[in-house]
Amino acid sequence: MSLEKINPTQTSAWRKLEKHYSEIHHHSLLQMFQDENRFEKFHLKFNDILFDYSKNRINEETKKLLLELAEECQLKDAIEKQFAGDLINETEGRAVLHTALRNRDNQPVFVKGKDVMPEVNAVLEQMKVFSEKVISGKWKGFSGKEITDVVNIGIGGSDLGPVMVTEALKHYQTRLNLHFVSNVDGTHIAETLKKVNPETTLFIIASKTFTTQETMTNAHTARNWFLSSEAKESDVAKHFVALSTNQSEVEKFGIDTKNMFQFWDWVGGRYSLWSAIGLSICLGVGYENFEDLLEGAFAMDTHFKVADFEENIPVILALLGIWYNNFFGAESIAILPYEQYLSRFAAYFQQGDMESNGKYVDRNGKVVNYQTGPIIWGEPGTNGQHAFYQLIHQGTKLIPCDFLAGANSLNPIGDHQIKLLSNFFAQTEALAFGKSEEIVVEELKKAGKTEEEIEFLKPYKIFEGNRPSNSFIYKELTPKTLGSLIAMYEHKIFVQGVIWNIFSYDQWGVELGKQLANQILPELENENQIESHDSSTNGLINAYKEMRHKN
Ligand SMILES: O=P(O)(O)OC[C@H]1O[C@H](O)[C@@H](O)[C@@H](O)[C@@H]1O
Repeated sequence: MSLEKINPTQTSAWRKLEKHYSEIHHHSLLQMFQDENRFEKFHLKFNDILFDYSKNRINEETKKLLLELAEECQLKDAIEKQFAGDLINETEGRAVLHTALRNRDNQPVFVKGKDVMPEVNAVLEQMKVFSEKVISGKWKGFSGKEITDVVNIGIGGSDLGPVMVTEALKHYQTRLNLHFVSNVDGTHIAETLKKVNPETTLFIIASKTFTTQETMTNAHTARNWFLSSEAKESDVAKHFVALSTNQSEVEKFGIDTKNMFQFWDWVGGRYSLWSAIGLSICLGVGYENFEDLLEGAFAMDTHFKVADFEENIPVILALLGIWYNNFFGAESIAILPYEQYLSRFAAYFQQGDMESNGKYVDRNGKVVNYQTGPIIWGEPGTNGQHAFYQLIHQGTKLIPCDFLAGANSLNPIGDHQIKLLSNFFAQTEALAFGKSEEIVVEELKKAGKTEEEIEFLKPYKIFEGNRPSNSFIYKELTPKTLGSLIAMYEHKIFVQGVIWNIFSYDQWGVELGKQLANQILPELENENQIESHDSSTNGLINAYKEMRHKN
């Protein structure tokens, strides 16, 4: 059964929200916080995570209406269908079951009548056995030495998840050095190969389709480099493994299917870190930590499935996003982790969110008349503070922010953590409440400024505030907490896609550029003048041909 296809702007909740917006959009957080119970009303707890959403421009009525919108858009039904393995990715005729990959209670999950759990468990076991062999040193390279370095070759969903998670869990690192090669720019693989030795390097070729140009090009280069050492063709099996859904392409590449880790078409690329694509995570931080990551995600999945919407963290997070995106006209969301280990977290959800919900055609095939997915961006605090926060504080754009921080540092050195957290608390407070004219004047007086100087400086020093943020504090960055946080954002994306009535699990928008690149490639293989494109593209290609070194 497919999902109901409701245009959200046609619901009665949407109309009520529009009216409500016109009544409250100018209300200030300062006024709203006159209510001393505001934090009590607008925060939620989940295991070791606290989610404070009180610094949002909402009141109880806003929340009620947003929840009504979720009901009217039949979110409950949509959640059930996703978890049940319905073919909700309609344009590709596929189920969407990254949740089955971390279904730790092993309840059967059926796709087209077949329980997928036995296969999921078999691949997990294969990943466990393999990663333990490599980490322990039992797996030997062609010259009998232990593996010291692992190079994951993949791009998009076959790269960003493992990159983000292995960085996030670096504290738990095994003895192996991990490297990631994604860009088809030869520099990426060249610089990586400089650091490794063919005798002790394991290459993981990670590609759902096993046809992606960047990945296959890098994989062939790695293979040639490997074979240009002492290694023989028969040694490839000891140094190359594949993570893919496409067995025949893996075979064609010359990787023994014994060394292939399977996943399935119901795992979307940007949701695949929980699948065989997580092999580099297992190698990088150990299988047990990978399993804990799955546990954390499973706990969030269960919460998402069973909690009432008013207490459901991904649902609330999604609804707040819709409030800003569709009523306040906010175009982006900044994800700002006060945790160095989460340095790739925002980049990861750039793909997660923007590839999922960057769509202008709805589930009825019609062009939408409302905004869909936001732009996601961000960097770790406090670096962002010294770079782009100026615009968040005093720019002309409304940028809702998600702040994340661990209460405890995994590297407790001196007073670093309290300094870090003082910034975390200060920023959300400053964004929400700003700095009034009175305080600015008082400060300038204290600094000994003249009346004239005060008049001049005053407007620049006032912060109007009223800039919304969510805060997440968690106890410590464990694999489990990380798993929960990732799953939370995944479900947020899903909820928003349901409400916007778009298909969140395809990515046709990636195709056009790929197709054109394939057409242009042969044109670059000769010195002929090009006239087949528009004048700009012709001009650029011909200029390039002039500039490039001739063989
Ligand atoms: O794993 P693959 O098949 O190499 O795809 C890599 C990436 O390709 C495209 O850019 C998109 O389809 C992404 O969603 C995907 O993650």
